[in-house]
Amino acid sequence: MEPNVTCFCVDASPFHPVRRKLLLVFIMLFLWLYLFYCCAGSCAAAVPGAVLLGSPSLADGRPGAEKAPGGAGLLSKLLLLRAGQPGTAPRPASAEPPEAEDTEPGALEPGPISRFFNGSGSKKLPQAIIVGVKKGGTRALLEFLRVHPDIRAVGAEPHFFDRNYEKGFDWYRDLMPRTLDGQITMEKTPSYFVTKEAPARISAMSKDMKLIVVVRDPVTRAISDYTQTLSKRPDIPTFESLTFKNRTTGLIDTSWSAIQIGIYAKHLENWLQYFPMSQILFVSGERLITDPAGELGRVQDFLGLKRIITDKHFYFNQTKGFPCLKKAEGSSKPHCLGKTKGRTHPNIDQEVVQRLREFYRPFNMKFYQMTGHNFGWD
Ligand SMILES: Nc1ncnc2c1ncn2[C@@H]1O[C@H](COP(=O)(O)OS(=O)(=O)O)[C@@H](OP(=O)(O)O)[C@H]1O
Repeated sequence: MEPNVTCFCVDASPFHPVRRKLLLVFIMLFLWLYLFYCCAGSCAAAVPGAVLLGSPSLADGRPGAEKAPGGAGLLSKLLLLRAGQPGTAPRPASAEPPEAEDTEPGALEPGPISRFFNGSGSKKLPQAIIVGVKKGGTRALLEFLRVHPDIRAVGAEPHFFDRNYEKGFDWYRDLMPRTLDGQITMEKTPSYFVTKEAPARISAMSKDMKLIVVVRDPVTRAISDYTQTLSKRPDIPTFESLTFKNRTTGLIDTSWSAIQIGIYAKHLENWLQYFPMSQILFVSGERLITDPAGELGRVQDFLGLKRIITDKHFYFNQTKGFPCLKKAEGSSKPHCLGKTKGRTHPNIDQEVVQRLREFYRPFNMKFYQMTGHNFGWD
């Protein structure tokens, strides 16, 4: 019997009109996704820095690395011009846990779009580090800096140059967020400033490293430090008793870290053996509160960045009692630092405060002399 040719062709053909349409839709979808991926990733990285206005060139931080020409590509800017989105890498499980008081919920995780774009670029060692000081206002500075599209920073404190140095540069680099050409990778670990080995280790990694130190009146800083410890261990002795080796003679216990950290001139001497003053920027912790835009202007200049963060980015939150960002990272909502920043300090005996002021005065004078800047703590 003759087969029905017409029927055979219609039933068995892979080009059935419905299938053909479906195939076409799939191909178009695939092509569209591919193009989108290209533009978001590879193309962005390939855009030459020359397109850009006002972006700096900075070395990638690897020993022997050449300075990257030009700034971030226009496309990279557009892609990463997040309304306050940070370039944050989620903290890997292997990282040292951040101090509980120094996490910024909601500020550390990039949004889905940001995560998608984060797939482009590469991880680099930092070119700038906020090295101190503990309780100086380091978290505020980093969170504010992250608003800048040419800055990408790791959210948690890596503690590489003090606690994790033996883990090696690859471990350290892996903590960093991906960056495109011209973007600056940053981290902050305030304990570096008082770590004896830190300057030599950082210098061994990159002699060009830009160092930022947020300093604050050492007496208030010591009380802030104590307040933090007290919040975790409410049974510790009073600030007054910890301050003295011998209260009757008025001998200060300089071995107490809360006191030690504030002797800035002494710590700075160690850094100056490895870095010239021109590579260290001192930010006033006090001015970071009263004039955040002013201090951020100095920092952007120091980093060779266009002044993008201005007073338009801040508002003073009366309830918090501190300046906050008008737009949180990855969202359009305002963002203040968490409850662990801006704690109420306990009342300290004024005589003890006075004695501490006397103790710090010569060190402060020396520090003003070394930095060429009077921070007005006396
Ligand atoms: N904008 C804004 N919001 C909240 N807090 C601010 C801000 N700017 C500076 N500060 C001050 O930052 C102090 C904490 O400093 P750090 O972030 O360096 O602390 S830490 O070392 O990382 O734990 C913290 O110290 P305390 O007030 O003693 O809690 C604040 O005074």
